[in-house]
Amino acid sequence: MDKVQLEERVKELNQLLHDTGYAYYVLDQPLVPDAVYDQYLQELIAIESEFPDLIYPDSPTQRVGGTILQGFNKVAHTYPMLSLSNAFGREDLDDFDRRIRASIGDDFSYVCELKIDGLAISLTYENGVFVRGATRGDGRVGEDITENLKTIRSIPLRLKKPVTMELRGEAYMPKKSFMALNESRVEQEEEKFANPRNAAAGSLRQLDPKIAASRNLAIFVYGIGGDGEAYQLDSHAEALDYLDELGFQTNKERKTCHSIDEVQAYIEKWTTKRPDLPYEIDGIVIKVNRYVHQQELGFTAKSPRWATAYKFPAEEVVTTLLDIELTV
Ligand SMILES: NC(=O)c1cc2c(=O)c3cc(F)ccc3oc2nc1N
Repeated sequence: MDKVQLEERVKELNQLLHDTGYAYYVLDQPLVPDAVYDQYLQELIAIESEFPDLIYPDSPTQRVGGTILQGFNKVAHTYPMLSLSNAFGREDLDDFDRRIRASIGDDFSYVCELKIDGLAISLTYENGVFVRGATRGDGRVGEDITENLKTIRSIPLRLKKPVTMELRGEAYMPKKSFMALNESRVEQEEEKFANPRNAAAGSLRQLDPKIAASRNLAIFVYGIGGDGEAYQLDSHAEALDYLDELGFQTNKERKTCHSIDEVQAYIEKWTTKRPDLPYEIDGIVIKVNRYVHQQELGFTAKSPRWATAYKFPAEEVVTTLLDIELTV
């Protein structure tokens, strides 16, 4: 092939790998067998190694960087990453609901989401290309962990539309990956991680992206920085559907609720179903749906007034009497 034909083939392979990667990692519906995916990847790696000028920054071959970082740069979030207030029972939920109604009246809806027990992350895209990812940090400044986040296959390196936006998401380690990781750590005589959240945090703090890439991390995106008006979005529910269209992994268990009773029913449903989920959740996030209402409700110094997190009761640790040396 001459250079022009090579350039065409590289473009074609990039598109093929993006589309098959999206189907496999985001939709969980493989378009081609793994062997075919690997064949495309190997062909692209071969051309790129011979013609480095044909390497696109968002080429799938760039997901796992080569260099080991010396440390993480600090990065300021365009929109502060705040934290959620907590609700521990029905009374707290009723108080939350009463405060909302007192402020915006009765004509509104909630969106309920599973509260993924991972690490809050911000993702920045410029003209549809993934340019930076960071931890929450203190809410205003986080650590730049772009290289590690690139290794998460469900984070698109290029979006289906050339939009510029800053997103919020929760990076997590699926339960199965957590169990396998701890088994291998025991074999290597290394200390086990206490829970998937710590394992995900530890993995994203690795200075060597190859280690992060080996940890099978995943992410659910759950919000757009700012109030969405730049994308002509009227509500949070619409924003999540828009993120699906752009090629992101959002959590599909979300539900629009029209009363706190419906919210309570959603909480009870997922309190029961929680053990069957392939990832850890530590509660349910409840958000007022329409952006105009969120703007009216505003924020306290550290939390949005338009959202709260119902937290599951901490699982009491049952210490069997047999474990306790009875000192008489
Ligand atoms: N862990 C989560 O699954 C999750 C977390 C948050 C937040 O932390 C959060 C913090 C805010 F200030 C505003 C909205 C939020 O929405 C959120 N939505 C979620 N689904």
